[in-house]
Amino acid sequence: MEYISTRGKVGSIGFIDAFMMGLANDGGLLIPKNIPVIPVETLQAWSKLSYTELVLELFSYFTNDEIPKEELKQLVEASYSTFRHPEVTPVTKLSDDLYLLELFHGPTFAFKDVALQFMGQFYSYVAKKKGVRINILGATSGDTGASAIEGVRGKDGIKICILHPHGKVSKVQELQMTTVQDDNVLNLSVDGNFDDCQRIIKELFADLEFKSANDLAAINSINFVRILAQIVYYFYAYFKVADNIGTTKVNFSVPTGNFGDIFAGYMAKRMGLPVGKLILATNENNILERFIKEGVYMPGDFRMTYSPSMDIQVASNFERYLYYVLGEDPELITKLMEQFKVEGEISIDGEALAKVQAEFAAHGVLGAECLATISSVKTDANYLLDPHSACGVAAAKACAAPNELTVSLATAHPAKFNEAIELCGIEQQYPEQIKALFDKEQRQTRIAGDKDAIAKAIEVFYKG
Ligand SMILES: N[C@@H](CCOP(=O)(O)O)C(=O)O
Repeated sequence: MEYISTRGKVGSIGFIDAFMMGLANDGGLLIPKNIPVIPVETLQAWSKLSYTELVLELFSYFTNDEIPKEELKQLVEASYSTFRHPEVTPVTKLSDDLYLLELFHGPTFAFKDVALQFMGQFYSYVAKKKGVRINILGATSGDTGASAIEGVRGKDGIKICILHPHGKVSKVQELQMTTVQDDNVLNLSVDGNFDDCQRIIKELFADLEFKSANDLAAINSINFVRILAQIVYYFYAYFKVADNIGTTKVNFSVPTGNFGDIFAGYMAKRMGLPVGKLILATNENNILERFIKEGVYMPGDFRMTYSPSMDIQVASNFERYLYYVLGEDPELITKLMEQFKVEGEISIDGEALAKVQAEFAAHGVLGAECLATISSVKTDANYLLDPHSACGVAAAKACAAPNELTVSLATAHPAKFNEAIELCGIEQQYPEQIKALFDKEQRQTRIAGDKDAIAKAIEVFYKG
């Protein structure tokens, strides 16, 4: 498999080079040159595999044997040995036609661990194999940061700097990031919102001189390996709930901010997994819902919500989807992304919009509906959802037709978001690992949302 950029100016590169490049050097996003289609017989064989076996089979279509088989196996096994559930991402039944895919059994209690535990191992492997320094730079609205830090804390040859929006992540998310004392970790608490953090890191990655002088590497879902690792659990969940592998259709409802997780579902569908609807769940920051319903991609006013990880207006991975839905035309994507930068809007209509609407359904879940869903699922099924997962369930209920089988992604553990849970009048028990965070000392640097100030701070950290 070779990798190309959505903007057409990065030639075909290999798997490890794509991993190390992160954001494509032409400012676009890397994607596989072809999407492999998995035959039905292979799907049937895969349905009997354990989670780690499935990872290895699926990765083999993308990694070009650049990592010797036995070494990849060790990396994958080490990555998922940190999960608290033997199935890694188990599926649980909520009602006759609605299932939850529990993605929060990793070390930081959020779905991000599924990819970032692997990426931490993989960065460490590359650092040793190639003898290179790796300086990770990432932006987070709360979950990615903690998970990425956990994946590489204390690892030789790797430093990590994470930008989070000051005061706009949950208390537990903040503690998970800022109580880590390893010297290879820097947390910058940025005045602004997540979109500011993401814009700044993308500008720094796009400055190729700065990128190369500082050996920058990406852990956000601009890095295709994030998407790849997340594709696996769509297959795994499908195998758990489908009666007839290869013919039964299953919808997936996905709480979405940066469009990465649902884009992994889109890739799974393109790879031949019989996915029905991809249901996109947003909160009040509903740029993606408006795009799917009206074809207009234009940021609205930023809102703080009960589901802070989804408080995002400009979704990174949207460019990858746009590339596919508009006929894989890199010149058109370059033009549209330039236009978005200048005018702040992209619109599609006609056939393209019809195509989007055939692939996706969308539902924006406002605060009251989110809390009502947490309460009703707790009462009816004795299951405590976190506010992001509640958006997924609410969207599944709004968009799936009766008798359609739907898997809703439970993306985080409720203990990460007690602010919303206690508003529902529910008292929850924290897992020990989360309880312990409240007694630890925090380390973070408050900084203006200014690219130059941030560039200076990270340069000092990486060179120190
Ligand atoms: N929701 C994310 C935002 C960053 O998204 P990513 O897909 O690029 O990691 C978070 O919790 O940080």
